[in-house]
Amino acid sequence: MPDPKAAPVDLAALRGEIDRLDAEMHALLLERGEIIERLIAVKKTSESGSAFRPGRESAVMRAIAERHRGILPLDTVESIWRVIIGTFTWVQAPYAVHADVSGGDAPMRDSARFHFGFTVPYVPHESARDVIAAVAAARGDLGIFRIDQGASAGPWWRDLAGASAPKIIARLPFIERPGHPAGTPVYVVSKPLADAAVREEVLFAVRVERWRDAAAEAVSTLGGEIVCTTGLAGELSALVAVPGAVEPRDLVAALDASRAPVSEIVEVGSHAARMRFADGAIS
Ligand SMILES: O=C(O)C(=O)C[C@]1(C(=O)O)C=C[C@@H](O)C=C1
Repeated sequence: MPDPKAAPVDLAALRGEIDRLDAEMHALLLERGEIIERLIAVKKTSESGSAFRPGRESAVMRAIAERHRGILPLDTVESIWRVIIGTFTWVQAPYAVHADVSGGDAPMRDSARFHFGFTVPYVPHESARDVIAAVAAARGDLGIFRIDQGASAGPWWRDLAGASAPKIIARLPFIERPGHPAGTPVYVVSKPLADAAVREEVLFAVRVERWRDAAAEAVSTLGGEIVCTTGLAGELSALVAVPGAVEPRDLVAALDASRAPVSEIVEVGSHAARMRFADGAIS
């Protein structure tokens, strides 16, 4: 391969190099498509109706961020690969992305386009609960909504309880950093992925009889966090994220010990461990 830092020959020669690389990149994409065709049969996607494998996607995005260097911004390579992966997922089993635009259409449209591309249809809705209902009614569709919905949205996470109800399957962006071009933190929901779900972080809808500040500390001691809370007929409903190794009984014991007794705990999803990018490194 020619040394790219070698003294430029002339413009036409450099454009010739660019044409060669463009043709190679295009050929590689076509080859990737052929592999996806073979993968469809192996994954039996048509049976489950969903090709989305969030753990694998998170690992691919981590590898890209770790090996990236040079003048092309990380934002650009990340968005290119998100479009490649989002579209190859759609090629395996067509899906739409339902988005809650109650906080404004622009950030959600940016998020949907950045993470899933333009080929995948985008369907706006008025609330997170409407998004969850739309995903429940469709075969392999995805839904996205802001993690921080505010108290007026109500305990939307309770709509994810039940074996066949949609579940949280990812938290986006995969690579978190200040100034991310589509950086609104969103949850992705889909019909349950069963064995295909990644469980590095597990999410529980928890009802506690009364709230104590010590409860948040108890959850953080387990390496988790209280993501959202809302009042519920004299009780408190919370969405709690904990590392996958934490058993529900450990969470219940920790909350009970903080004098916030748990009256109900239901798993409502799981996602890959969060990745943060700072000073050129992932943590
Ligand atoms: O690895 C898979 O299972 C794939 O379907 C391939 C692929 C990709 O294009 O890289 C697409 C969809 C999945 O969510 C993960 C990755």
